[in-house]
Parts: sequence; structure tokens; C-alpha cells
Amino acid sequence: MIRLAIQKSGRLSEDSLSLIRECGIGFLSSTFKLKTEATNFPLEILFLRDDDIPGYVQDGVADLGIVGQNVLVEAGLTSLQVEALGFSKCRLSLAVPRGEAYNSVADLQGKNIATSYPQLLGSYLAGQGVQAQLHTISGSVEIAPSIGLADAICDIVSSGSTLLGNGLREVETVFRSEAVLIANQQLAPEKRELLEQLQFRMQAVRRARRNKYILLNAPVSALDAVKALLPGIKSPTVTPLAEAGWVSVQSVVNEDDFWHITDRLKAVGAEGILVLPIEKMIS
Ligand SMILES: Nc1ncnc2c1ncn2[C@@H]1O[C@H](COP(=O)(O)OP(=O)(O)OP(=O)(O)O)[C@@H](O)[C@H]1O
Ligand SMILES: O=P(O)(O)OC[C@H]1O[C@H](OP(=O)(O)OP(=O)(O)O)[C@H](O)[C@@H]1O
Ligand SMILES: [Mg+2]
Repeated sequence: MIRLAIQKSGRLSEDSLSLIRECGIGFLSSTFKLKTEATNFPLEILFLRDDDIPGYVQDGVADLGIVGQNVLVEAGLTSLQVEALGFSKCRLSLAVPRGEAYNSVADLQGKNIATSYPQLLGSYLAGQGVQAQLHTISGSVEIAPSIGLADAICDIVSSGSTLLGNGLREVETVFRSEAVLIANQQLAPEKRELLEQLQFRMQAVRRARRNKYILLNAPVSALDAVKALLPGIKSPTVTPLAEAGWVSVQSVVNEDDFWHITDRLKAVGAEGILVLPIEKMIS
């Protein structure tokens, strides 16, 4: 049995649970139960505060964890990272009151800055040659300037609406973060094997999310142009249609390139384009 710690409730919880479920791992969860066993994989899930997860994994209380890279680096435990998971993307940024003049990070020299990330901010400022007084607070950091607690803040930003709602302006990005899978570094061989099985499934899920299955009809005369646009995993599948001179083409396309490629497919004569989600993608 391998133990995985995830956030009990917060920005990482829902996506962590979805990823585990999409890996085909079933479990019962209830708001009050802080530990659950998977029904079809030797996995125990612990529901914890995210800040505690890196330490628990380092000490071996949990074998694995899912946590924001920002929390991992702040804890000085970057060496536990196994792979990035592509969700809970955000940035740690410096912000100042909107009306205040700001030209460069040098303007923060001697200022009071409130943050929950003194290590990350401290090393960023040291790298910029700026000395400031850091006030560590554990939450609601964006309130600090308006109550006279600090001149500036450094906190997590995603949409920017919390900054906007508190009269602040983002001025520097200190760190870019996303959720990461972490593991204890002295895992027993049986647990290491379970970790590898989990990683294999997670990678198949993530690859599937990034890609779409595409089917279309095209005149044979356009086939070379269509093939050039849709290289697929190895090469596209091409089957003749009942109507002479036409083929059906099936392939896989990256989500990011999808609209751009669809426009070009239409331009070379493709018709009846269907796009389907992929559930798992194993390379
Ligand atoms: N607005 C956001 N958008 C995307 N990701 C975010 C956002 N805010 C935070 N995160 C990421 O999710 C992690 C957890 O954020 P959350 O706000 O739930 O933490 P928390 O309040 O410290 O939770 P806990 O109660 O577990 O200590 C952060 O460390 C960061 O990596
Ligand atoms: O740029 P935005 O999209 O507004 O997101 C940023 C906010 O999200 C996080 O807090 P969260 O809402 O998770 O609340 P918390 O203070 O309880 O962690 C973070 O600490 C910021 O305050
Ligand atoms: Mg926390």
C-alpha cells in the first residue's frame, strides 16, 4: 500500500481528486473522513492542509503528495518533486497600491512587504539586490496595505481579481507555479513500483487531455495537404469512402493547435470534421 497526501479543501483539492479518478482509481470520500483507501489500487489517500504535505512526504509519513510548487520551494524541499501535473497554475507576484508610482523593483528598497512566502520572496529580492522588511502573514495578504500593515504585498495571483478587489496592482512576477507530484526519496522498491504505475497512468491522462481525436472527409486530391497538417501519433489512418475520389482521415491533434489546424484543413477542402475527446493516451 502506498500513501498519497492531497489537500483536504482548497485550490488543489478538486483537480487532485479528478486526476486520481481519471487514473481509474476508485475510492469513497466524505467531508469528515481524512483518510480513505482506494477500492482497486493499493493506495491510501490522506486529506491534509497543503502546507503540511511536503514535510510529511520528506519524513515518510506519506509516500507521495500533490502540492503547489510554490509551497514545495518555500519549504526548501524541491528535491522531492517527481513531475509537474499541469493544474493549479498561478504565479507569486509583488503588488503595490494602484495609485502608487512604481518604476522598478528598486522602488521596494527599505519598504515593508507582507507575504506568506518569505523564503521565495527573500531570495528573489536578494537576487535583485533589494533590501526590504518582510512581514510573514499566513493569509488574506492582499488586505495588508489598506490596513497600514505593509507598503506592498507578495502573494499568489491567478485571474488578478483579488488584487483588483483590494486596490492593488501587480508589478513583478517572483515565481511561476503549478501542482506537482512529490515523493519520499527512500521509497521501498515495491512502493517505487507503485509510484511508477501511478505516473504511467497520470501521464496517459494528461496526454489525453492535451489531445483530441479528429475525423474528416477529404477529396483524394487534398490528401497530401491533409496529411501534412495531421501527422498523428505515427501517421494518420486513411480509409476510402463509398463515394469515389473521397477518403476519411483519422488522426490526433494537439488541443493548442486545434483551431488553427481546423481552419487550414477547411481551406484545403476537408469536410465533415468531427472532433472527439480522448480518454487515455498511451504512447
Ligand atoms: N487563485 C489560484 N489559482 C490557481 N491556483 C492557485 C490559486 N491560489 C492558490 N493556488 C495554488 O493552490 C495551492 C493551494 O491554494 P489554497 O488557497 O487552497 O491554499 P491554502 O489556503 O493555503 O490551503 P490550506 O487550507 O490547505 O492550507 C497554492 O499553494 C497554489 O499553488
Ligand atoms: O488572482 P485570483 O484569481 O483572485 O486568485 C488569487 C487568490 O487566490 C488564493 O486565495 P484563495 O481564494 O484560494 O483563498 P485563501 O486565502 O483561503 O487561500 C490566493 O491566496 C489569492 O488570494
Ligand atoms: Mg495552506
